[in-house]
Amino acid sequence: MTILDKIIARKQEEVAERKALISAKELEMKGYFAKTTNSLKTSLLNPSSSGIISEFKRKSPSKGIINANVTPEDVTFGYVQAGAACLSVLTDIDFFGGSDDDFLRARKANPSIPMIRKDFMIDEYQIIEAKSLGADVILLIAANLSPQRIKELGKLTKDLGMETLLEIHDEEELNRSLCEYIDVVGVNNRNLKNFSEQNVNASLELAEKIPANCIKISESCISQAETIKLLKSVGYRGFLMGETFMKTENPPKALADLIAQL
Ligand SMILES: O=P(O)(O)OC[C@@H](O)[C@@H](O)c1c[nH]c2ccccc12
Repeated sequence: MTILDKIIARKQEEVAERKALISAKELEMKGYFAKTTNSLKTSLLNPSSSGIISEFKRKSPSKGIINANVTPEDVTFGYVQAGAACLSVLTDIDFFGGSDDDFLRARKANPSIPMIRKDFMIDEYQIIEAKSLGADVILLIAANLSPQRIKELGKLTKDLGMETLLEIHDEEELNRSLCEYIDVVGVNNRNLKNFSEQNVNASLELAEKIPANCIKISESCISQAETIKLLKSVGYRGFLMGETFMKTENPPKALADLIAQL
């Protein structure tokens, strides 16, 4: 059983528990459901954008606790001040130490920047939930979704006015998963099946295989300005980074220092 299999097995139980507590119909009456969304695509296409998608991440299966001393509002507000193009907030509880509350606190502190609800989406219910939390972008991970499910979840995401980020790790996942409901393609440099990689080779290898009309971003294992420059030179517009910032005492300062070197 891979780590991803374990995460998905637990996610199925979690979604069933959540559905029993509050119905999808009730979610539609709640929170930010009626809020208009902020576009990630528009943000990344802006020539003056840093392209950096800054993540609030407390822990991970591979690293354990990354930072236990910061609040989502301070970190995400600081990220935006420092020049983040977009925010990503983990809501997975069991493996990443996140929560819906983290997302809501970040949303409240930053009403008008695009925000990704970072979780393992397997069910329509979670998309409706994301909308009620005020999410702008939904992550769909090809490694754990069939092409049919990507279409179904992608269509609901679009119907609710949000954007989709399709996460792939190799060419096979790309070819089977790309469909009309995808807004941005993200290459995850880290293999979610074993959390092994520590470099951006996956992004470099896939750059020319992703259709030129797709907006592409590179995810995970990025720490240096030089790497971002290299990824830009092969066509990436976005850079999803968590640990590099979160492992420091002052994540927004780490982002500001990086942007100064770009
Ligand atoms: O902390 P890093 O190596 O900078 O990675 C951030 C982000 O890419 C990573 O958290 C991530 C990418 N895809 C995911 C899917 C689920 C959970 C987490 C992730």
